[in-house]
Amino acid sequence: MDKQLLIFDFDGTLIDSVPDLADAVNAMLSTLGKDTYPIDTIRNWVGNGSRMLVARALVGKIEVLEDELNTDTLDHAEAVFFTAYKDISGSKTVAYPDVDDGLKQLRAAGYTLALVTNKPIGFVPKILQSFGWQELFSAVLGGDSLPQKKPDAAPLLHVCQTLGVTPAQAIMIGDSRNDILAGQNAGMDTLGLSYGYNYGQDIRKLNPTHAFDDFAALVQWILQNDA
Ligand SMILES: O=C(O)COP(=O)(O)O
Ligand SMILES: [Mg+2]
Repeated sequence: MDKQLLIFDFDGTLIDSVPDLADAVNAMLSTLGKDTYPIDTIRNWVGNGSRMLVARALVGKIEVLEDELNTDTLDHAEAVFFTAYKDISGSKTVAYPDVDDGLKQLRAAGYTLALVTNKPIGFVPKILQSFGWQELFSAVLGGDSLPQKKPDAAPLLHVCQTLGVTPAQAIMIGDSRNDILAGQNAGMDTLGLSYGYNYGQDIRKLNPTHAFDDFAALVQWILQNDA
């Protein structure tokens, strides 16, 4: 394959952040006097950034119809969520097994690593720092870093351009349809991980180049197949 750049998704791929996201969503709902939801429900609302997570929580379902929420309501709820998540973020968030070692192995093997998440960029440095990963990634983009977010190809293409790599020399690695579609839209190979957050659906249905059930298997596959 001869790839140079590995672009990783964050939530559901490297870190299990839903326990903190769910606590922050429920703190927001409580502050607004609304019913809270179980973590297993909230998990299926993660993937399209904080504003969509907040909108889904306000309507209590994954489909948010146009005009269902007015902008002021959403702006206020999002601000309440941001305050809660800023405090909570990191409390229960853990790296998935073998991620720390695996990322370091891939760096040692000569790959450039990048991070492209739909999470607002403001939340990212603190979490990276808590795992000692702040030096690992040569480029980091959040969901609000550009006008477009995954599944749009733009953030992936932006990272390629910044790092002087073609899409054919890059692989997009993630847990969600947004990652696989973004990679496919950018003309990249894609690797899926089955353990994260994909709206309760099997990542293999999106036809990634390959899919894995754990991070160690993904790392081994890259090291063995990309000679
Ligand atoms: O914040 C989200 O909606 C998901 O973030 P991710 O792109 O890192 O999975
Ligand atoms: Mg994800």
